[in-house]
This record gives sequence, C-alpha cells and structure tokens, in this order.
Amino acid sequence: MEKANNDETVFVGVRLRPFLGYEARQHCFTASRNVISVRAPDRKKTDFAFDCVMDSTDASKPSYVSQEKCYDMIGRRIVQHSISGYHACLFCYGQTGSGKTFSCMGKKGEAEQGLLPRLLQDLLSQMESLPSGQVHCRAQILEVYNEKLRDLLSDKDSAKAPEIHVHPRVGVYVDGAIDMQIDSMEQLQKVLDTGMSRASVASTARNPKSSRGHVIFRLLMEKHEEDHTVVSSELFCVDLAGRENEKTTKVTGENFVELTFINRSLMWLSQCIQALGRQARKRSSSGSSGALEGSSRARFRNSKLTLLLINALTGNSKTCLLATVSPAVVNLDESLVTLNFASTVKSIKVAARRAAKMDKDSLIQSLNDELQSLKEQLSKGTERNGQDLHSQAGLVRNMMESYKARWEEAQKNADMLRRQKDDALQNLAISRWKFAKATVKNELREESSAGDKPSLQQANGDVQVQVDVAEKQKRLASSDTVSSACPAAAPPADGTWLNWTLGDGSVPKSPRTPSLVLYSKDPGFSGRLIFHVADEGRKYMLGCSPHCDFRLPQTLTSCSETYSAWQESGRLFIMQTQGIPPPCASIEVNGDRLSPTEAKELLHQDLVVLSQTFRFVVFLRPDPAVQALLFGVGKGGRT
Ligand SMILES: Nc1ncnc2c1ncn2[C@@H]1O[C@H](COP(=O)(O)OP(=O)(O)OP(=O)(O)O)[C@@H](O)[C@H]1O
Repeated sequence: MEKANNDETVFVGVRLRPFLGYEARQHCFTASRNVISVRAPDRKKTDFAFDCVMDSTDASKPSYVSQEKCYDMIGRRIVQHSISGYHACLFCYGQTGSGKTFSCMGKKGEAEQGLLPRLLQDLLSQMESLPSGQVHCRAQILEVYNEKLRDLLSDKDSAKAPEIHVHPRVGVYVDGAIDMQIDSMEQLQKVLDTGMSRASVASTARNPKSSRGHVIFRLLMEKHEEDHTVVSSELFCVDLAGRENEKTTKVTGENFVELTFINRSLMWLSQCIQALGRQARKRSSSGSSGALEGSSRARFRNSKLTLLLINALTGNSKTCLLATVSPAVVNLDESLVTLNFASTVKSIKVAARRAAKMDKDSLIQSLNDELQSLKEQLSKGTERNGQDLHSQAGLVRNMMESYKARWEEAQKNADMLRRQKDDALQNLAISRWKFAKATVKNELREESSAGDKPSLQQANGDVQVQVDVAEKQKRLASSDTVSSACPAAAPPADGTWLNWTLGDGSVPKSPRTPSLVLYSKDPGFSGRLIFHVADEGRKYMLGCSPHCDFRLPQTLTSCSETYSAWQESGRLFIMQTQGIPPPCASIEVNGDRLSPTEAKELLHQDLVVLSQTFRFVVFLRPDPAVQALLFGVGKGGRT
C-alpha cells in the first residue's frame, strides 16, 4: 500500500447560512477569509481559524458564497482525491437547521444543487475519460435512525436491517444493503432522489424539514485491471442529523426520542474525534508511529455511525468536514459547540494511502478458506458459541457471493462495452476503408480517362520521387528487408529515404509494427516504402533532413524535421513540428486537416497526407484488404 509522504490534517470548512424566519437579525459572527470570529454583546471575542470560511448570510454581498462557490471551495477537492485513488469522505456537521442538508444535497434547480450531486457529476464525467469498462461504480444510501441501520434504496420496510461488519481484508462491509450499479449521472440522480425521498424527515420548531437520522451516501469505485486485479476506493458523503439541546428543545414525543438518539450518536462521534485529536497530539510530541490504539479503535464500535465511518476517520481516507452554523445570536451557544467540534477535527492527523491493488482470485480464495475453517469449527462443535460461528459463516458466505456476483457483472459489462467498441471501430474502419478505396478508384478512373500509361513522375504525382527508376527497381529486387524496422542508417549517397523497409516486389509482406505505408497511384511504388514506428516511447522524426528517422523526398513542400510519429501502448500518433507553416507542414487524416498543435492518434486504415503531397495508409495489424490495396496480394501479386 502506498503511504502518503506526510500526515495531513482533515480539511475543515465552515459555512454561515442566511437568517431564518424565527431568528432576529442580530449577527454574532464576522467572517474573513479563513477566520470566523465571535463578535456578540457580553461574549468573549474568539477567533477560529479553519481551511476556509464561507459566508452565505447575504446574497447581495460580493463575498456571498453560493452553492457553486461552496463546491469550488470544498467539494472539488473530494473529486480530486477520489480520482487519485484515495478513499474520501465529506461529512456535514452542525446544529439542527444550520444548513447541512441544504449544503450537502441542495434543492431542485441547477444553481441550488448541493455538494453531493455536483461532485458526483464531476467524478462521473472525469471517469468517462478512462478506458471504457474499466471503472465500475456502485452506490449505497444508508440511514442510521434511532441507532438502527436502514437501507434507503430498499423499498421493503420489512426487509432485514443491514448489518455493519469490519472485516480485516475487506474493511467496512454492510451485509444486506443494496448497492446499485451506476452507469450514468441520470441514473445516479434517480438513485439519489429515491434514497432521499425515503430519509426520515419531520417538522420541528427549528426546521420544517429536519433530518431525523444520519444519511450516509457511499460510492464504491472499482478499477478493474487486465491482470485480474482490482483497485477499490470509496467515497462517503454524510449528512449528519442536527444536534439540539435536549433541555431547551421544543420537540416532544417521537421527535424527542429521535433527538436523544441523534445527540447520543453525535456524542460518540465527538468522543472518537477527541480521542483521535489526543492521539494526533501525542504522535506529534512523541514522534510515535501513530497507529490507532486498541482503545480508540474499540470506541468506534459504540455506535453504528462511528463504525460506518471508521475508515474515513482513522487515517486511510482523505476527509473533509463542513461545519454549518447559524449567524444569529440566539443560536450562538450551539454554534460554539459546532466550532469547537470543528477545531478538534482540524487537529486530527491522517496518513491517507492510495487504495491498494487486490487480486480478485486471492480475495475470493481467502474468504473461502475462512468459510471452510468456520464450517470446520461448527462441525466440531468446539470453541466459540455455535450461534456466533453460524452467523459469522453466513456473513463470510454473503461477502464472498456478493464479491463474486459483483465482479462477474463487472466482467460482463466490460465485455459488452468492449464488443460495442469493437463494433463501432469496425464500422469506423469500414468507412475509412471505403474512403481509401474511393480515393483509389477515383484516381484509377482519372488515369484511364487520361489514356496513356502515365510516366512515373505523373503516376506518382503524390510522391515526387527523386530517384533514378532503374536504380530504385534494382534496389527493390535485391531488397529483402521486409520484416523489421531498419535502424537509422547513414544517409545513402543517392539521397533517398532513410530508415525504411521495402516490399520485396514478389511476395509482399505486411509490417508487424505500427507503420505508415506509402500509398501511390503507381502500383510499383504503393506499399514499397514502409515507415516502421517500431520502438515504444521513441519519437521518430519525418522530414527531409539527414537526421530524420524517416526521410521524405526533398521537394518544395517538405522541410527538415517536419513531423514526429510515436507509439504508445501499440497506438500510433502523429504531430507536426511546431513553427513550420503550411504547406511545408500539414497533416490531413481522412480528408480532415489537423491543427498545427494537434497530436492525432492514427487508426488502422487511416489515409494520411503529409505536406499535401505524401500519402500513407496506416497499418496497425495484418489485414488482407489493406494488403491487397498496398501490396497487390490477392490480385496476382505485383508486376
Ligand atoms: N446556505 C443557505 N442558503 C440558503 N438557505 C439555506 C442555506 N442553508 C440553509 N438554508 C435553509 O435553512 C433551512 C434549514 O436548512 P437544512 O434543512 O439544510 O438544515 P439542517 O442542518 O440539515 O437541519 P436538520 O439537522 O434539522 O436536518 C432550510 O430551509 C434551508 O433551505
């Protein structure tokens, strides 16, 4: 597992919401950059410094922090952490009605969207640039309500409540919760809407839509590699239920019971945070390793909320806290509790590590071994309580089956996407092939209408070959340099091309490395010149200079080092040298002119025209159709 260079603190942002109807417009804070200061009558002046302070009290002020700005200040970094392969967690903490759900989820309408939909949108669109079928996302939405775990994606209230387990290899595993495969933002938005519509909300004196449970959104991202390994990372976004003073609250009945559960679980969270803060201070004063002590770890087992968040808070996750506060004097005491909590969180040190690569077979094997050993213990009826062993075996079986099913589904999806991509490529290749064929046909038509057999100079109008024909034919006949890239040889005395391969004239062979194959109207020249871009990572220069790897005939339209071509993982790219103007340097691919700064991936059968003169067909794999066109195979060979 890769370790971060240095311990980092949790990123903490504070957001002041606007005044609500029940609050007298009496400010108790001032905010400037990253400091929020208490300025209230009869109160000690206190400053709190965080990573950022967001003032959303007044939309008419230039310093107003909108939902979009809030995302820029705190949300965007979560996406960066996730994309870089870290576990990441954002949690919102604050008094009831202070703006946690508004900040986290937002409201309908693009401008009012909260952090979670924004960051998911960003994350998914960044993932789109990765090779298709490689990353698979699954989402869970859970709620801890009255210390019970609820699956907000399940429509069956009667379903068995999910259970949290911390497995030494797998980490936090929620048994019995649905995890939805996510393929698009629309689908994710639907999942979010469904989950949030099932969250426990009630009207209280402080908030007509008060969350009565902690809502935990969990996105599991798995990057499947070709060597049958997987890198999994998780993103948590937690909208905590709001704290409220049990002595001063006006809530009663069921809402009061909920409040006691909320406050108790927040108290456990606070205790875990304080223990982590103490540990961080001890670590920095004694220089100790900082591994989480047993007693601190055990503390996380006190509540479902802390157990779920153990990964996010104990060091292997990049974590951000958004603390929300009311600007009003009437809520100052509660706001101070929030700011003190946020200060303690700020002192926690985490040593985040990138998620490790996991061998799929080895994980399934180790779960299977664990299951067999539990079964053995059960059959012997020894040691631990049989009921315990039984449920432990059930859990391991579920875990194993869920991983197997998930990975099989991921494999099926990847295969389907690969097939779709192959089909699309094939169609593209067919259209490129049609383009190339049409070009050839037109030229042949032009030639036949011209009547006479054209001279070499005319027939090969696309390549003004400046060589003696007899000499060239002699070279062709004697050449057997077919299969591999020629090393950069000394410039031949006759000034012809360097670093090229010639078809041997009788049994033309196709290149085995990504190549540019000369296409000419003269069948005596088509396919006879092959530029092999053989070595991965090497930049091959094309031009008329003797230093070029591939030397083009010197004409008015070609300059010294005019183009470069290179290979990356079997893919071929070309680009023109900057600063050389057209027509000296110009690249057309299938009739489209590239911009001077564009590096273009060349695909099999692409027709490339350099300096408006030299034509090449891109050859990436053995292909009878291209061979017939370029080398005359299947048409009785060359004459
Ligand atoms: N930054 C803000 N801009 C505009 N309105 C806000 C902002 N923050 C909160 N509000 C409004 O304040 C009210 C309470 O906000 P919200 O429901 O998000 O609080 P909460 O902290 O989630 O409360 P609870 O803990 O009770 O669920 C809502 O009407 C919300 O629209």
